[in-house]
Amino acid sequence: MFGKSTWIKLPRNVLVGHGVVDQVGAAVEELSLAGRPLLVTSPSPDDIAGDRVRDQFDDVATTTVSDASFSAVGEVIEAAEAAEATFLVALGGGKPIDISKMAADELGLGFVSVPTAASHDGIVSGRSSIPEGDTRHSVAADPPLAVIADTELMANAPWELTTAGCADIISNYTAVKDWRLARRLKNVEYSEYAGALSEMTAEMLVDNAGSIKQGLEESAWIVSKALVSSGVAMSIADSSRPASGAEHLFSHQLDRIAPGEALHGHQVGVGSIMTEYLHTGEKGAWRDIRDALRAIGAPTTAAGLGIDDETVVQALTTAHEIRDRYTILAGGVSEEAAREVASFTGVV
Ligand SMILES: NC(=O)C1=CN([C@@H]2O[C@H](COP(=O)(O)OP(=O)(O)OC[C@H]3O[C@@H](n4cnc5c(N)ncnc54)[C@H](O)[C@@H]3O)[C@@H](O)[C@H]2O)C=CC1
Ligand SMILES: O=C(CO)COP(=O)(O)O
Ligand SMILES: [Zn+2]
Repeated sequence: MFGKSTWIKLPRNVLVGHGVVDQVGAAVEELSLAGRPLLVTSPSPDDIAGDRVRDQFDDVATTTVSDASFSAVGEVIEAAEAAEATFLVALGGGKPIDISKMAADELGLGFVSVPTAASHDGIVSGRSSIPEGDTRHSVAADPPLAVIADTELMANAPWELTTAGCADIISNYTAVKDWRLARRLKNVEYSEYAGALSEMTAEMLVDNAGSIKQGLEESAWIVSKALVSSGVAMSIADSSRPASGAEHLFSHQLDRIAPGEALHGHQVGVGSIMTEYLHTGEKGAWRDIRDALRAIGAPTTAAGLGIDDETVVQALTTAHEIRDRYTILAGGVSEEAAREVASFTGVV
């Protein structure tokens, strides 16, 4: 008898477009969410759009977070309880959205995701990415009930946030390669559908790279759609595997040893150049990845990340220690091999 089952959790409403931040109240009403929201944000997004969101509610509390951590999740839970909030609204980049996702899940409340930057593909996903000590957890949590991605807001955000989002998507190529490798070597569960969706998302972004330009609101539209699609791939897989392979381990390790130096998306992009080289060698597709990143103006070198060469080599040799996720890095690359890949690809 066929006994397999799956449960795919996805947002109910996704609004993408010019000025949709003014429809948060309408989206909440459509979801029949009643009572008092807690707005979870960080300082810049709060300055930029906090009042526009608050103005749509009669009664709303606000809390700001500064980092993605388990203690920040605890603080948001306390703030929600103190405010007697009945649902959460996350406004900002990846960090407030990840924290709200976990806090809402633990509180058993719904939450709405209002990204102010097209900088990462966690805007829709049913996962939160949270560092803890020497490791980094990919925590399952219910995805947002609604995603409200205002292309005008995103287009006015610093351009590097958009190029970071593009690089997070381009890194799907190597993430899926790592996932397939893990299926072949470790019998890791693999979803053809999620893998294909993730690759197609990267392909569509690269095909549209010519329209991704600073000052063009259409760029925010193209990138937001790709971020939604990549997040859906993660939800289908019930894992971040479709969008997070060895290039993400490299980035997570950089976050530990060089915190705050570069954006998540930019780090994974540079990581992807090197892990593609490890997958397919000198004549492989690493140049295509580098060229795609160049085309949208994302960094392709250690200097472009503002990180010194030695730190990049150190992150590459130790990235496999971050979590138990089988990738092309397997049990680790030697320092010599790391220097070779980083210098051959022009990263250092
Ligand atoms: N849960 C998931 O599936 C995923 C989670 N992530 C996580 O998301 C985080 C990375 O996301 P980021 O957005 O780069 O981090 P972030 O939330 O720290 O945002 C980066 C910076 O941009 C600022 N910002 C946001 N919108 C702005 C605007 N409109 N104007 C001016 N400044 C603005 C923020 O205040 C912050 O200083 C990482 O923690 C990463 O691990 C990334 C991908 C997927
Ligand atoms: O950043 C992610 C996908 O883009 C997911 O992060 P994790 O590597 O923590 O699962
Ligand atoms: Zn990512």
